[in-house]
Amino acid sequence: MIPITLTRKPILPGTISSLTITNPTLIDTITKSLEDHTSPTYLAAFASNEPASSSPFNHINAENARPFDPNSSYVVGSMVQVHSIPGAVQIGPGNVELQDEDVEAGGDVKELTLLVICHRRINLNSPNLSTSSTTSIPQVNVTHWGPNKYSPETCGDPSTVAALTTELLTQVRELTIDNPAMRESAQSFFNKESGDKPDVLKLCDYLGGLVAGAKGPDVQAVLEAGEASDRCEAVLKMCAQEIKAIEVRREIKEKIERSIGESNRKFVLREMIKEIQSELGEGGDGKDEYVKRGRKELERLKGLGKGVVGEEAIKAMETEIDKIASLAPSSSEYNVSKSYIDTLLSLPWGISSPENYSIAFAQEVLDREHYGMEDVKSAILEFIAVQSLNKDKNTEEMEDKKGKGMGKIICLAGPPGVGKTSIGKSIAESLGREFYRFSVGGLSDVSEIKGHRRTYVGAMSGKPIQCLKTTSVSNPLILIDEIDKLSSSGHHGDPASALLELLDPSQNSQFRDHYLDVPVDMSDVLFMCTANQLEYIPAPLLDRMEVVQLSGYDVPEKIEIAERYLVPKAMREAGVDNGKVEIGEDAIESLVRWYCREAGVRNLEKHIQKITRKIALHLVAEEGGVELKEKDKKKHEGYAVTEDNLSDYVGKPIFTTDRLYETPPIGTVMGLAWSSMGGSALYIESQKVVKTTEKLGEGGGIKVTGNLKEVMKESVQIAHTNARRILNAYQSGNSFFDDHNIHLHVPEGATPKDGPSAGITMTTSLLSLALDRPAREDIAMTGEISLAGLVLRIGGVKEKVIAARRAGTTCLVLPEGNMRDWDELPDYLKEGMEVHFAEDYQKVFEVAFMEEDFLTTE
Ligand SMILES: Nc1ncnc2c1ncn2[C@@H]1O[C@H](COP(=O)(O)OP(=O)(O)OP(=O)(O)O)[C@@H](O)[C@H]1O
Repeated sequence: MIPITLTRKPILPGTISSLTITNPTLIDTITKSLEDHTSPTYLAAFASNEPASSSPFNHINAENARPFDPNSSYVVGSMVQVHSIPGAVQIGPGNVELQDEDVEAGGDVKELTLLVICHRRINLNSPNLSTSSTTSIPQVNVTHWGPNKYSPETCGDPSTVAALTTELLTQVRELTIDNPAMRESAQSFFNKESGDKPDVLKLCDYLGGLVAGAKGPDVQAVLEAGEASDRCEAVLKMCAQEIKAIEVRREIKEKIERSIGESNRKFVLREMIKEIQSELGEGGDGKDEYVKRGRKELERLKGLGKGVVGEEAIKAMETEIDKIASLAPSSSEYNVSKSYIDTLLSLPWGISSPENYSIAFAQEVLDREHYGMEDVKSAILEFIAVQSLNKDKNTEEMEDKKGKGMGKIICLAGPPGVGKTSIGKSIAESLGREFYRFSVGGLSDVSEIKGHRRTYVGAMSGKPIQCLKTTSVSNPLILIDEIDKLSSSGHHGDPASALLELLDPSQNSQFRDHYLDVPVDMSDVLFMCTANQLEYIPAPLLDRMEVVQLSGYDVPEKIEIAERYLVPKAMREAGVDNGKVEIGEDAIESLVRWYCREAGVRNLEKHIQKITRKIALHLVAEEGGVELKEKDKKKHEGYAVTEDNLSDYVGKPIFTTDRLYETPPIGTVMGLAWSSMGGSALYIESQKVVKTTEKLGEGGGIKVTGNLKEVMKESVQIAHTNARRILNAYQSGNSFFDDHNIHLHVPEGATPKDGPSAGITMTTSLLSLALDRPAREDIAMTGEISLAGLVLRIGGVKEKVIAARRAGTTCLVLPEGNMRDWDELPDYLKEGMEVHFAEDYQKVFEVAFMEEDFLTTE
């Protein structure tokens, strides 16, 4: 038996292994033994007890057997028989003849690979080794172990062994689950070992050989274990380690497969996108195609002629397109440049909508949707007339003016709901221009108008440029809504100044948006603004505007608007315009008088819509035979809305009367107020404050209530001073104001009030108190009073007259400065009204107290 030292791990009985030998002496010895064809060649294989190299590539190293070295080998080994040499011809029982390629030119074999079958365990007996006569390979003396077969006498407790056997079988299943080759090998092992449960000792050895990743010392432990239970434990330990390693390998494999799967998926999707893009003519990753298209578009713009696209714009586009050509599509800069170019290219350079020069058409459009508003309509017709007369002139001066707006910006000012915004839309239609509206109410950021600088993340252009993009024409009508609500907090610049640049005809042909940073011609755009209160429009802006004041509507006007526009529109929208439904004039008048008193018609429109919706519900319920709830049920026959059944649709009236007193008491006079919501009657009440220990000459104070703001409070003081002076002039001995403290109140204390226009009313109220005489009971008055007693002009005459008529007044005192406003009022408002114009307070006194030339009375 030729002894060898196995460099990796021991060979277990019952297993077949391959051995590779490179040591020439050992090769020589084995070859010689193999050439002796009479008996098989046996080897005594002892594993090396030196620690194996930790290199993971160790097993790639060819040699796994070398000449026997007793000092570095375990004493328990195995007897193996050389079965065959792969690639060699089998000659005798286990012996072979070498092929030429295994033999070097000089006749020496360089590497020998043997297939060996392990028969049994052996122990190394003699430490003294004798060397054979022919080779330097030492001979060894060994003891063979008994048969590798289980017997209860020698192998311990059978129940423990049975349990261990079951466990081993489980391990075999685990180990072979993912490995078909191993499963096949296990199958043939079990076929050979007849019976359900194979011999436990053989099973241990088989499993020990099956575990590919087992370490040398662990296999040696199996080899040295004689007891069945010891051997089982050693094998189970090996199996447990192997199963753990298999799990780790499986996890890694799954992870790799998943990541490969994901990247494969992405790759396939990208390829598909490319394919779709090329089908759509967008090509490749889009960049080349984009650059090509950009350049083509640029050439087109250059060809539009001088002045259509500014030089700066052309240069900026060229630079950006060149830049984009050198950038990766995935870079953030690429996208920034792309959206910049897109914005520039999407502007309507040289494109404008054909304008309408027909006055007849414009008139028809304007009248179709809006009642009244004559001032606005005339301004538009004048504009069209000027445009039409100049359209064919080609002089330089006209070239400059052609299509450049109206010179001034029209600003529609008036209370809410009088149709400012909606007439804007009709104006655009009548002029044949696109309409774009944006509200600047509460706007405090200048970038909303001028855009952000391109250095900001998510930067974009301002509203005017967006308007050009959206409308795709360079001559739209832009309505800037709520210009009086522009915020001036100034954290982000001053939006009013930006608007100034935009609206100024001498500047806006070179409007420079921060985002685009190239001049854009906005001079073809027609700007209009709307506002509720002119006082709040920044002065420089107001200076550039032509204000068209729209006053609120009175009762007849509202009825007309409702009948001609709002009712038909609401019926159309609700789908009840089938001829069956009718909203009577008395119902509309009732709505206007007792439900909707504000200056505009928005609230009236809402009420009418409420009625038509309810009728729609009744119609549908009736058709479908549905029983409605009590609240929604129709309480009358047919579908005619009248004054009597109006409350079924819109509930009880909100207003009853404006008149607080049929006959105002002493110290109470009716004034007239006006706000953006319209006009209203406003009583001024005065009372003397009675003190328990009243002493003459200790008064003179005045207490004010009624939620009055600064200007109105000052007005009280002025009125008090005037009343003292006038009383003194009228009745020089009357010391009423010196003797009494006075309380002046303006009812409806919850509503804040401001403005100087109640000056003459307050004075009259105080004088009525002092003279202990009531003012004329049917009088209402409005006017500011100066310290010297002059009566100054006030605003909102129309609204105030409407309110006065509503409150049943027949005598009106107005400042002389408002005579023109009165003259312009429609006749039906003036009818039956006795009006007096006062230049100073004397006139007011004469009318209120029905006293001719009062200063000469005493
Ligand atoms: N003279 C009118 N003729 C026909 N309809 C009108 C008239 N005035 C107002 N309306 C209608 O009243 C409604 C409200 O008008 P719009 O929204 O234009 O008011 P506004 O003056 O712009 O109000 P705000 O100041 O609150 O913006 C619209 O449906 C409009 O059609």
